[in-house]
Amino acid sequence: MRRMGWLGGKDPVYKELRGVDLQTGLFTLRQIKAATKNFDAVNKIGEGGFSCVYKGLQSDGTMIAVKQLSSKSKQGNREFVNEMGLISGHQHPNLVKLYGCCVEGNQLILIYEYLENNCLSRILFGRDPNKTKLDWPTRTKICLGIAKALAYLH
Ligand SMILES: Nc1ncnc2c1ncn2[C@@H]1O[C@H](COP(=O)(O)OP(=O)(O)OP(=O)(O)O)[C@@H](O)[C@H]1O
Repeated sequence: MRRMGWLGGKDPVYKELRGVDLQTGLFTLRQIKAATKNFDAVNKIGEGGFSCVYKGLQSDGTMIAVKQLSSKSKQGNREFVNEMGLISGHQHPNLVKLYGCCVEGNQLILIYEYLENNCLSRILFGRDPNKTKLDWPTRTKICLGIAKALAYLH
């Protein structure tokens, strides 16, 4: 990243990222814009405390989840550095895969594998009768999977 000039800025996030051992790929803003149709609202699949998440389609046909962090807030910067540091160094079948990041211009973007079925908590706790229903053996399997991922992270 430093070679490409992106980590040479004076902004605190760039300074912090210099200290992170990034084991991940780099995406250009152009690639991200092409995949999300310029962050089209139609492709917005979620919103977190400091981010918007978009669905994207890469030129090779792979689906991605594009997490655009708020570059204006300090928490956004911190989230970005934390997630990069935590997820980029870990691989587990029950953890979402981080494909890479984009820190071009004033953008802080994390690119993940795209996971179907939206938010797990909605399926587990949602009361909408038309939504996917999970039986108890399946719920147990999900809990065990989460526990295995947590045990791995510890
Ligand atoms: N890899 C993914 N594949 C599909 N959808 C995703 C993916 N990552 C996030 N989403 C969607 O975007 C929503 C917000 O994502 P996420 O919870 O990661 O944001 P956040 O900013 O970290 O939230 P928080 O406020 O918990 O920190 C999720 O609930 C989910 O619906």
